[in-house]
Amino acid sequence: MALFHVARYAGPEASGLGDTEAEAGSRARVLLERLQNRARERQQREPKPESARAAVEEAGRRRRRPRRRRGLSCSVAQSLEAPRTKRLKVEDNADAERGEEAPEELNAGSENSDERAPEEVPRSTTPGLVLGDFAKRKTPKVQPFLPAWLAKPSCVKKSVTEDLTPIEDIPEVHPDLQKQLRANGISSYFPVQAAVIPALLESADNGFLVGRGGYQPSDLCVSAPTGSGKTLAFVIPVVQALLNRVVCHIRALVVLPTKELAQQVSKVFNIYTDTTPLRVALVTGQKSLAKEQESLVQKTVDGYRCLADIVVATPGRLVDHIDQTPGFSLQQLRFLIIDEADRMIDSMHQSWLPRVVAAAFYNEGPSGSCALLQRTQSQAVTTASTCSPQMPLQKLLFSATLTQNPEKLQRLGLYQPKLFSTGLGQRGPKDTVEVDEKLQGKYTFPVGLTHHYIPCRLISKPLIVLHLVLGMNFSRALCFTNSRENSHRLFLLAQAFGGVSVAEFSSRYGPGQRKKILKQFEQGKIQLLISTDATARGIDVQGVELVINYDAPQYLRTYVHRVGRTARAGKTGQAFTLLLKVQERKFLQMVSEAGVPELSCHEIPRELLQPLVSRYEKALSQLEKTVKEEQKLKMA
Ligand SMILES: Nc1ncnc2c1ncn2[C@@H]1O[C@H](COP(=O)(O)OP(=O)(O)OP(=O)(O)O)[C@@H](O)[C@H]1O
Repeated sequence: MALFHVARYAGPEASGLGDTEAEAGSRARVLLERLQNRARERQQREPKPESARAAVEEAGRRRRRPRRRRGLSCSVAQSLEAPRTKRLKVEDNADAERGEEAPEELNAGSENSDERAPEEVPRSTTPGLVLGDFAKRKTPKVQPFLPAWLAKPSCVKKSVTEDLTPIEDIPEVHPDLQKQLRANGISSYFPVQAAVIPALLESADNGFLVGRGGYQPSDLCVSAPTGSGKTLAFVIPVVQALLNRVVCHIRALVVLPTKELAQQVSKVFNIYTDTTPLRVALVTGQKSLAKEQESLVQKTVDGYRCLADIVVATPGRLVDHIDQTPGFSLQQLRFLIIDEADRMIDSMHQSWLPRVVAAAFYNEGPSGSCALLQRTQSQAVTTASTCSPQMPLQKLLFSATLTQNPEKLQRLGLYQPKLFSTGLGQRGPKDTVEVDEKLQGKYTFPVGLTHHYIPCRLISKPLIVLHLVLGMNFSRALCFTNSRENSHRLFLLAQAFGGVSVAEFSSRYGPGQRKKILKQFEQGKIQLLISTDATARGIDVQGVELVINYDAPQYLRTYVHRVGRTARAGKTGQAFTLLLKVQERKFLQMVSEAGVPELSCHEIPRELLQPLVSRYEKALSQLEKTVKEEQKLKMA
């Protein structure tokens, strides 16, 4: 007897499962007989020889038809597909800038799929073949299935002018910090702050140990419009959580994509730690490695002493310190804040996050009193794992365009994450998401922002910029181009035109010069700042009334961040995008996806530009000379 029963599909003729060999033989005979009978019957039914050829031809035609049809359909489908495939490729390349597009790629794949269930393949009842029939059929779009935490965020109100919470209404915030807030002109919390600050303070209730019930606090993701006060939403609770620390260790690490942003955030931390013993270090590569090391650690007779509680860093320089700074330890890290999180996810190829996590969890064996607070990277919550108190590492993500792609977010290794969001364009299945019909765009924009586009020709673009700045009398305008060459030429042209204090901001300049330019812009010494996307994210300059997209942004996220440099903190602002005829359709479609409330077409009549033309032509010839001189200098 066989030890194991192997079940095989024996066809409908199978008589039972425990056949003997004899039974199997007889079954084969029966089968053979049946087949022979069928063949005989078919021969009898066979038509006469003269009609046989016609029948064979007819059968052949019948057989060929679907094949031909399939071939034709494929080629038709391919021709329709071609631009779509191209579009998907472009999106792939653009992934670095638009991570949130991935779910759509999945949809597109299913939408285009040629692999239909047989019953879905349209069968033409007419003798003729209808070309393109295939492509016309609309298949339902597959909705991405989002994890519950992404599909059902805690909704944060949007308006920073109406939905304010007075400072005294959140008594959990330390009185000293409340005092500091008032001293800095803040009397109410913006909605994102009123939602996130109490949540973070609650999760830090147990000091540096795990929270209520022995559970590690959830990681938080925050998606709120530009200029809605996300910085203070993490600065206040982090400072408060560290207020009672005894020994100085790096307990909070903020990672940002650019030096300028890191500088800006460290400035805010400095304001709120000013009257506390907490120390903030800025690690961006603006100073030499040795200088930065001096601000981070001090060598003592028995090892190294940490000099910073809060480190604000750019990823590259952070990894340099993990590798090269003796005594630089993240083992007591309690908060890892990733600002501009979607952009930081794009830079994950630098593998800075695994390095930070490895440094935070690395244990060199039991080491005295600190062993109590050392953590292990436990995978599951078990009775044993909750027995010894551990210090949690909580990740906090902030962005105005936080990706909803679970695969991308997964790379961050979030622990039971919670999402706070003002964006109600959640794109999960309708039965799991409360969709606000009025706000179905991908992103939310500041309420005070007005969006316009200006149809124009390539040649008149610089003239329009000058007209907007001079003619409409904006005191501070930020103008974005897509490359540093474009920025430089436009700058030279505006300078040659005269009548406007202009500067450029791009990687042509070193960090020191860039800092100076931003300061002058902030002080109002520069009226028009022409910039690459280096200032598109996070930069908070008060009083910017106008954003001009000289070059149309290629991606939605770029648009959101660029225009977000104005209308910040409840102020009003205008955004103008200059569009060539060929760019109009794509741009308008992109912006409508974004959920821009209203985009008006702002035509500029020739007569308005005419008075500037003669001066502009002189400026153009001056530009030509300057460019030639610059080229000569470069060659020399
Ligand atoms: N409660 C408040 N009351 C008044 N002003 C505030 C308040 N909170 C923040 N601000 C101000 O709002 C401005 C924008 O804040 P912040 O830079 O934090 O915005 P953000 O949401 O991080 O924007 P972005 O997404 O562009 O980085 C800052 O100048 C800040 O000082």
